Amino acid sequence: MIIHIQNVKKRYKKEWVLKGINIKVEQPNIIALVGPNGSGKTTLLNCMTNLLSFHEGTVELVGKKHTDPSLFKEVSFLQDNRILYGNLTGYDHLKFICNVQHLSTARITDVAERVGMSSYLKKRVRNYSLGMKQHLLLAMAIINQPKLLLLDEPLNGLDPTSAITMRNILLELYNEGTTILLSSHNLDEIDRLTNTVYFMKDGAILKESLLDLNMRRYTVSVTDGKKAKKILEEKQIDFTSINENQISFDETTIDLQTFIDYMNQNDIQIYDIDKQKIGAERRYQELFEGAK
Ligand SMILES: Nc1ncnc2c1ncn2[C@@H]1O[C@H](COP(=O)(O)OP(=O)(O)OP(=O)(O)O)[C@@H](O)[C@H]1O
Repeated sequence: MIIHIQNVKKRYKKEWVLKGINIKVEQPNIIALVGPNGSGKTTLLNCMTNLLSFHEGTVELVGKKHTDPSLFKEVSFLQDNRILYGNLTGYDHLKFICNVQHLSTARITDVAERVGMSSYLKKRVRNYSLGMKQHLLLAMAIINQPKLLLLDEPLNGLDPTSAITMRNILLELYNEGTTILLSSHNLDEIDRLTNTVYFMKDGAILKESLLDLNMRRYTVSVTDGKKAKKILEEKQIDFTSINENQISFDETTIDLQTFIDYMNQNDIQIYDIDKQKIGAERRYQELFEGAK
């Protein structure tokens, strides 16, 4: 098992911030951790990587207990840029990792090129922009070609070009067999990266959602909403009543043509059809903002 988290609970003083987290990842995948500020994403990643202790539960990464000292060879964690040293260059940081992990320093040039930081590799980090630091953190996390890559807000501070580079690298790594777990507030990027999303709220996984990236939701306005809803109820089709004459439904519950046929057969006119993609943003709104 690549990630096996069982009933992890953590509190700061008396406040429980992780309330029994369970996550199982058996196949290489890209998984996003999404939730409002303070929902516990960073705490969970820190517990997984043994930077924080927790009170109950177990964590196994790539088949080993999370405290196993040999894990750093197979599992990398991209944290925030406070771990960087301003007086050292990007090259120094990467060399340090190569030394600790007994990797050839020949990898440094390659990884710098891969993340697009060759031109400032030898500059001191205190002169780096936020995005440049993010590139260095990524290079540090992938130089050992990890089996599992954990990233806390990797898209922070990246301009659109850098965000695209980051996304492409993550997709390449995934295609090479790396499993990626990232926390992010960028729902658009998540839609482009993955369809496996764990939504967190108040220290709990609210929902594990497999977003079907092509799935649509229709919102339809009809002349006789009452009658239309009755028909759908009789046929046991799931729908949401938006208002008196508006209904919405996912295309997995009923395809649009069948819906239109039902309405035609019952002399109900349709005067508007709105089609929406059900991506991470839509799911987020439904879960956290009460949108229907
Ligand atoms: N060192 C700490 N001491 C006490 N409480 C903490 C500490 N670190 C985090 N918390 C609390 O734990 C909860 C979860 O915080 P965490 O940083 O894990 O959330 P997050 O989902 O990563 O948030 P964000 O999206 O803002 O990064 C919050 O209520 C926060 O106030």
